Amino acid sequence: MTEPIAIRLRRLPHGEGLPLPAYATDGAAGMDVVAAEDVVLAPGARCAVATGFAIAIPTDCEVQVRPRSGLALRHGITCLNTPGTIDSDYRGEVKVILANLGREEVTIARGDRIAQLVPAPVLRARIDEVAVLDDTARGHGGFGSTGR
Ligand SMILES: O=c1ccn([C@H]2C[C@H](O)[C@@H](COP(=O)(O)OP(=O)(O)OP(=O)(O)O)O2)c(=O)[nH]1
Ligand SMILES: [Mg+2]
Repeated sequence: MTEPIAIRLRRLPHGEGLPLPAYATDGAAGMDVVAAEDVVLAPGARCAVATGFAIAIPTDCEVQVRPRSGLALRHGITCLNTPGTIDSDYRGEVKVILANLGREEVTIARGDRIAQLVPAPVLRARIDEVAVLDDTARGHGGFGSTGR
């Protein structure tokens, strides 16, 4: 196992008393994040839910905000923009954009685990504009061109 990357975390006033993001098991890929506020999500509604903290991550990393499968399966709750992207230069509060895709109203209570944070390396690209791209067997085929 490689060394964990260090994420500096600043707790905000409304995050006092909440558990910090943490791995639920030794092999978990994501650190669970809890809501810092109560939220009621009507069917079809969405909300940027406060977490009560801000972070600073290494410049060659991002943190992805991913949904929890239990909430998705049981309640139709997902992260609308999944995977959410936390940029290394973002210093505002981390928020989780939850959406209720189910048919029932769902109540999220402060302290409920609502999403998971997965750090990932970032490759940065340079765009080189060209007149012609190299040929390939696939060419312009896509969107199911290889069959079902
Ligand atoms: O689920 C998310 C997604 C984003 N953010 C914050 C951190 C991220 O660094 C910033 C910008 O996110 P993104 O680039 O996805 O949104 P944008 O619409 O492109 O906004 P911006 O113009 O601020 O980059 O918003 C969150 O707190 N939670
Ligand atoms: Mg952006």
